[in-house]
Amino acid sequence: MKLDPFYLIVDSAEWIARLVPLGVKLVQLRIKDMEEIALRAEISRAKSICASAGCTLVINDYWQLAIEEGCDFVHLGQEDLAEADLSAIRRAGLRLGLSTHDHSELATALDANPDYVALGPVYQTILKKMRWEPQGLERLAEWKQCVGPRPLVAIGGLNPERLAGVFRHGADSAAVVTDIICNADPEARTREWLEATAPWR
Ligand SMILES: Cc1ncc(COP(=O)(O)OP(=O)(O)O)c(N)n1
Ligand SMILES: Cc1nc(C(=O)O)sc1CCOP(=O)(O)O
Ligand SMILES: [Mg+2]
Repeated sequence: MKLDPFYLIVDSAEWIARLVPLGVKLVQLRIKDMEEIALRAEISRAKSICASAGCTLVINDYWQLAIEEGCDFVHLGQEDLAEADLSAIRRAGLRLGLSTHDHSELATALDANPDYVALGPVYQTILKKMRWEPQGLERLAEWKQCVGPRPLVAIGGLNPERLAGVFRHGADSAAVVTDIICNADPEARTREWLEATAPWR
């Protein structure tokens, strides 16, 4: 499976409506703390925008809702994975991306035979407090040797200036939150990302 080199992560369907039509081909809906009815509405709207735009939609965390809403890709962290029903996810035909932050998590992730592995935080992130120091580029290169043919996603502190480094060190896709949504002009920044990732598309 090939992943687009630009992996946008946002926390609402409204962001998806704003940014995906610019040409984004891989987006994650990462919503925290929302009640189920509203969450379902967000997923359903995101799904319909992505279907029209030919963009792959990944649902973070909520694998049961993803199945029920007919989505086809979920991202889970290690705590999410520990509580998830992998057989149900596979039975429903969902593709699965998994987070990793150290060797033990990588071993757990590979046991689950995911469709991609994410490594983070490659650089310091301001989005959330993390237990891990920045992994650095050499760690990405090491992960690339371990994950086999499946794509490797780099996440954490990325911006267009850091892309060449992460791709040179083995990342297949670069995931981003704050560099885009906290930018004064998120649409212009999204276009910069699209252009900066074009050589790897
Ligand atoms: C592409 C990608 N990589 C890592 C994460 C982090 O997932 P997780 O560790 O479950 O943390 P939360 O995002 O749920 O806070 C991700 N979402 N996407
Ligand atoms: C959600 C998330 N997960 C990470 C991990 O390392 O698993 S880093 C991260 C935040 C990514 O946001 P930004 O691009 O703003 O740094
Ligand atoms: Mg999670």
